[in-house]
Amino acid sequence: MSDPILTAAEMRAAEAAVIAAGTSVDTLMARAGAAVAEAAWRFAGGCPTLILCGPGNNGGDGYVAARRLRARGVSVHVAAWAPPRTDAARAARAAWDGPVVPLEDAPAAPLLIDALFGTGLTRPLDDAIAAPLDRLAAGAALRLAVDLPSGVGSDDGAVLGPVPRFDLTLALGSLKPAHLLQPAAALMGRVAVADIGVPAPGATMHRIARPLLPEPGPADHKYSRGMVAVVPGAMPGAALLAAGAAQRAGAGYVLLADEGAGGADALVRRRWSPDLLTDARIGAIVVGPGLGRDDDARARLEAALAAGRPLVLDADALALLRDRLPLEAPAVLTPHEGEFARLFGDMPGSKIERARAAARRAGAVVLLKGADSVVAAPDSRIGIAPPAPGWLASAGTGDVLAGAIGAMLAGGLPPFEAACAGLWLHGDAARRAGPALIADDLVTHLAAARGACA
Ligand SMILES: NC(=O)C1=CN([C@@H]2O[C@H](COP(=O)(O)OP(=O)(O)OC[C@H]3O[C@@H](n4cnc5c(N)ncnc54)[C@H](OP(=O)(O)O)[C@@H]3O)[C@@H](O)[C@H]2O)[C@@H](O)CC1
Ligand SMILES: [K+]
Repeated sequence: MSDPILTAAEMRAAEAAVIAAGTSVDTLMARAGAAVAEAAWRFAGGCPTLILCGPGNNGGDGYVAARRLRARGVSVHVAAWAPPRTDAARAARAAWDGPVVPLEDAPAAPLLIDALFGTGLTRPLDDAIAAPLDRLAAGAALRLAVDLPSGVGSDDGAVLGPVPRFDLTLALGSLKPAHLLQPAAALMGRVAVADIGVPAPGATMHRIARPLLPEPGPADHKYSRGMVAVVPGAMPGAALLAAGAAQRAGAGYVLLADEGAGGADALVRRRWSPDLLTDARIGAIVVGPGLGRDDDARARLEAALAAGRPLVLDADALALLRDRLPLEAPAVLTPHEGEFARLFGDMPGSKIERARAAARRAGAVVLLKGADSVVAAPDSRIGIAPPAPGWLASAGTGDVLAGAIGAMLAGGLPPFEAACAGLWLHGDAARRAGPALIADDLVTHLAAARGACA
């Protein structure tokens, strides 16, 4: 894990701690504005620039950036929505010796820098702000957002009105949830983080990074690398995908509890019996892909729950789980939004809050899938996946994810780390597989993704 993610309140607390330790807010703003100017210079090569400044410290960053860019010889215009309302922003405004025009009168420029609102946005933009922002964004060749595009909810990734698309978003100090949560994340373009000297010790949320996974050593054997048992059901293809994914994600031994055909020769196949799951060498059981929802499926799920081994519960298993929460065995649940709603009902709050509440209720790790997958642990830790290719929206990719997580669990990772690692492998395999991928391609590319984690 790396790259902490902070809510607006956590960011303010981190900032307050740095200020209490002797760094002034003006110094932080000077760093933030300098980082914006540097990013603009590198990104747009000194082309004529219009900077939009709001009334808070986001606007203050904009005034600092204006001064810095002009000092480099860039043609800079500044437009303001309202006069600065904080001391630091007033000081930054006073240090800018160029003109400031009202937002509605601003002429478009090739580079637009949006420093209207950042983490202090409290409500949707009214039309007097949204309309000129839209016009000026449309008239620019490149758009850079300071901390966040104005109009997105920092904590929940909501888009509070018509927010233009940006090419680059410079997150100040730390990532915020909106940088990764949809729909806001889709508007940000490339996201970069500027270090402004505000550490975030004890952050509970992180962007999921490439995991460091051990290579097999001379003392390893197939069982020490991890044995995964996959419980099949009515649709054998789904279980085959999960089993193949567990193999290619690095499990040493994969057992598919089904005598049928298909899959690699290295896949061990046995006729289903609940006793198969009592093998003490099993490090993880994957149940749900293609399971079905009839009495037989229920019996298989019960056998998996009774085995006391770490579990990955996906797809149909989630539909049968409602009366079985909280779980006793260590487990990762991998619902998409529909499965989540059926299992946990209508929950209020952001995707992060819902996943967290569900993990607490389930006594298990919940990986809420989507274009912005969120992993929540019962102890409140959160991992959010970096953006993954939209081509993953394809049949069977969830089965592959379940198998990859199974391999991570069987390899010895605790459930939260296993879910995050499996998710990273899945996204990386998708990037490698490329456009129009099918789930089978993901299985193939998991091996290279796994190899990148040494
Ligand atoms: N954290 C750090 O370490 C550092 C943070 N820094 C920077 O500070 C930023 C946060 O600054 P901030 O708290 O002053 O909030 P900001 O986003 O500028 O807006 C607040 C103002 O907007 C107003 N307002 C809100 N919504 C509105 C709406 N819809 N329409 C109209 N008005 C609206 C609101 O007024 P009110 O809600 O009271 O009416 C208030 O006046 C952060 O994103 C980063 O860029 C760096 O400078 C240094 C280090
Ligand atoms: K902004």
